[in-house]
Amino acid sequence: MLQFIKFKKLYGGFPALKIEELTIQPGIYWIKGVNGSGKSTLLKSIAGILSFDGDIKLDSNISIKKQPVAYRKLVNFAEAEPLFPEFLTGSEMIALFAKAKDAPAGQEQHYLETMQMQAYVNQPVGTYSSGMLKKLSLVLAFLGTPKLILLDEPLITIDTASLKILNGWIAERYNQESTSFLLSSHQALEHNELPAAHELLVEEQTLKFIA
Ligand SMILES: Nc1ncnc2c1ncn2[C@@H]1O[C@H](COP(=O)(O)OP(=O)(O)OP(=O)(O)O)[C@@H](O)[C@H]1O
Repeated sequence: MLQFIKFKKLYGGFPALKIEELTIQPGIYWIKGVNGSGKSTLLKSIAGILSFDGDIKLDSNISIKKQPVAYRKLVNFAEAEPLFPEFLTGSEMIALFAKAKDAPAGQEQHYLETMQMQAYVNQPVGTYSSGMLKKLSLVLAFLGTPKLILLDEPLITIDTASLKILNGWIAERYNQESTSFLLSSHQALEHNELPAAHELLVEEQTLKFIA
């Protein structure tokens, strides 16, 4: 599903992450690692937000470097601490992302209803709490028909009830559309209820499978 080829990310000459050759099969994966190990760097690189050396390919033939638009239509990303223009409403952000991702009409309704966001989705984002903002960023990440959804620290700022709903969204998309997920967390995952979730570890500036 995802292939790293001579991947290297430097920050000002300092090597933050290096993955010589690695293939990740379709599935749901938790990416673990201590603070500063490189989880966000990894996800932002896969999302196409950070530049890096080497290549990343989706489904063995869609290269982030050679087919940048096609690749980005198929890979969605929710940041750990999302920031959106404060004057836009949640609905306006959804309309923007739905257009960019060719989302089916009305796709967002299921997510807004299950997460009970209708009461504030038409308010400017500047009025949102951090949890409300996080939920909006999660809805945006589920728009369209991505092959891969990247969620950076999805557990932070959302309450336990919302976490259960998010787990339901992930299981639904995985079971119905075979969407793969990479989720990061530096916390212990005892409340992880996702079926068949594998684990990857970012350590010593590289990415490894956890046996
Ligand atoms: N813009 C940047 N400029 C320079 N160094 C950076 C930059 N962003 C990250 N780093 C460095 O890269 C390394 C990995 O950072 P990253 O944010 O990817 O870690 P993380 O595993 O997501 O951390 P956390 O769990 O604290 O969110 C750290 O040593 C960090 O200091």
